[in-house]
Amino acid sequence: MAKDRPKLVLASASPRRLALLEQMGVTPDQLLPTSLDETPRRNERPRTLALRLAEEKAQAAHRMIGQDPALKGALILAADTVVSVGRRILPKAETVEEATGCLELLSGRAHRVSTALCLTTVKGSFRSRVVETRLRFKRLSDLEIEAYVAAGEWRGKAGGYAIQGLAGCFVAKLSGSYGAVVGLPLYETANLLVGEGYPIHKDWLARS
Ligand SMILES: Cc1cn([C@H]2C[C@H](O)[C@@H](COP(=O)(O)OP(=O)(O)OP(=O)(O)O)O2)c(=O)[nH]c1=O
Repeated sequence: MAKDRPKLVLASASPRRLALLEQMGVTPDQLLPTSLDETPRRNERPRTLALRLAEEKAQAAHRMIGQDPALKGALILAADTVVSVGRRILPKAETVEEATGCLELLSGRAHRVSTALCLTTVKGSFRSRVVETRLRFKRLSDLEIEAYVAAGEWRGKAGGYAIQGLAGCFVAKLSGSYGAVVGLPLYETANLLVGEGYPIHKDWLARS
């Protein structure tokens, strides 16, 4: 592990985000889940919502860390993923009805996944990015929707599906970042970290 790098706090409860960071060879020094009201504002666009929530999560973690001397100089990374069809924002499915409604809407249609990142320094300055990925699902039969919903992988997922699981079979086309759909775009995350003085490649060298 490189000693000349700042500490990193991942402001997330998502095991997928942690796994994607670890795929990049990055292990956060601390996990700090935040809990926010994620209700979209009236007429809020999907990418604006994702950006606002990623920034709010980073700011909430920043407040929680406060003056903790152990995290002096730490970077705080937060993200948010929003699924939309046109300007319609789909919920993070929590019920069978919501999941079924999402899948009926996504069936045979193009949709968009907007994932925003926010990297904050303890001093409070921050940098953000939004990555948009376009997808098209195959037309789903009633049986496919019923079986997918019964399998339960949709719970807590934006748009009522998880591409990294069974729903990968529904994706006829993807243009953008697979990682961003799962929760963290690797290319943009690496760029933000390196740009803020977190040299991820030095840890790769230490693996040899
Ligand atoms: C579309 C899609 C979303 N998701 C997940 C990513 C996110 O975890 C979740 C969207 O909700 P988010 O609010 O972005 O994230 P979260 O509440 O799970 O975690 P945290 O805010 O603590 O970081 O949906 C998948 O895992 N696979 C997919 O294919």
